[in-house]
Order: sequence, then C-alpha cells, then structure tokens
Amino acid sequence: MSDVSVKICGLRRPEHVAAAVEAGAKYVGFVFFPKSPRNISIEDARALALDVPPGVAKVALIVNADDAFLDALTARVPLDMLQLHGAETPARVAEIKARYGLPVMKAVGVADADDLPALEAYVRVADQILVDAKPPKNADLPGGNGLTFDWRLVAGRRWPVPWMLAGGLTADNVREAKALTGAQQFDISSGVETAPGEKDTQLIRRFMSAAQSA
Ligand SMILES: O=C(O)c1ccccc1NCC(=O)[C@H](O)[C@H](O)COP(=O)(O)O
Repeated sequence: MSDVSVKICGLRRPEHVAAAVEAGAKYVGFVFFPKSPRNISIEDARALALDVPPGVAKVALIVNADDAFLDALTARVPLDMLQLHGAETPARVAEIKARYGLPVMKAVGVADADDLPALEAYVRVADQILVDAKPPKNADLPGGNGLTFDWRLVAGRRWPVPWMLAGGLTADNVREAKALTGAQQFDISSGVETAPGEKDTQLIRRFMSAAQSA
C-alpha cells in the first residue's frame, strides 16, 4: 500500500473523474476560474461531485472568489475542501474557513527562497498548503501552467500542516520530486493532459501508478 496521496486537478468529464478515482486518487479538483481552459460551471461540477465515492475529497479551486460566488458554489456542490489559488491574504483564508466550515488548502507559488517566508503565515490559518510553481509574470493563469520549480528549495521541509507538491509534475518526474522533497502528497493537472484542459485517461493512470510506486 502506497503512502502517497494524489490530487488530480482540473477535471471536467465523468470518465476522467472515474479514472482518477479508480486509480486511487485521494482528491479530485474542479477549477472555477473563467479564464482557464479547465473552468467548470457550478452545475457541471455538482453532477461530477455527486458521483465521487466517499473517501475521495472533492476540492473546489477558486481564485480571489467573493462570498457571493462561494455562497452559490457551496450551496450546490457537495465539497470536502476549498483550494484558494489567488492572492487571498491569511485573514481572508481564515474568514473563508470560518464562514463555510470546510477545510481550506492555500496555494503558495515558489520560484526562489524569497517566496518561502510567505508560507509561514498561511500554515497558521490553512488546513493544508499547496506548494506550487510561481506563475511567470505575464501568465494568464495563476496555476496549472505545467512548470516546475527548484525542488531543492523545499527539500526535507516540514510544516505544522500537511502539504502537497504541485507544478509541472509528470509520471516521469514524480519519483525524483518525492526523493528530493520528501513530499507525500502530489497535485497534477497539465501532466495528465494532451492539450490545455484536455485530460487523458491513460495519462491519469500512468501518473497514479508512477506516484504510487515512487
Ligand atoms: O489549472 C488551472 O487552469 C488553474 C487556474 C487558476 C488557478 C489555478 C489553476 N491550476 C492549479 C493546478 O491545477 C494545480 O494546483 C497546480 O498549479 C499544478 O498544475 P500543473 O503544473 O499544471 O500540474
């Protein structure tokens, strides 16, 4: 039995949710960001979420969302976690956690050592941290860019809350990522796609197998 947990993010079709669940993903992610090729409507996410079995966490990825959107989202989609992937402050993270009563995972972008202190404020308020590659300055998306960062920056790091490694992971590099960082949780989106927003069942299975044997 593997000690690794995987989140497959940016799912939009039932066959890809099923492939992720069948292959052993512990988290499935739905992206609510209109500019993203992975964007999904609240009603489509509801339909997918209703078919996810217990034991697999349904995660909504949101970017600087306001309460009106979050009220609508949480009223319709049965969620297990909110992933905050924008410029939410620690105070906003705490506010969202209190208002919706759901565990919150805060994504923090890392490009160099100067980005690491920001993590410390978030581990005090979030339930989990997603350590992701920082997007390039002119990127359209704050995440899901298929870019890695220098994993040595977080080698052997421990925080008081569980953390997930993200950014440019693939079936071919997850073993090295685990060996270098000691991460036990991995989040992937582009690496299981054939084109932006187009998930692929075989790539999902291949990544799950590589992560579980890493
Ligand atoms: O995936 C998106 O389109 C997206 C849009 C807005 C904010 C975040 C987004 N994605 C984040 C992720 O899917 C992952 O958590 C992470 O960034 C890793 O993505 P990838 O490098 O593509 O594996």
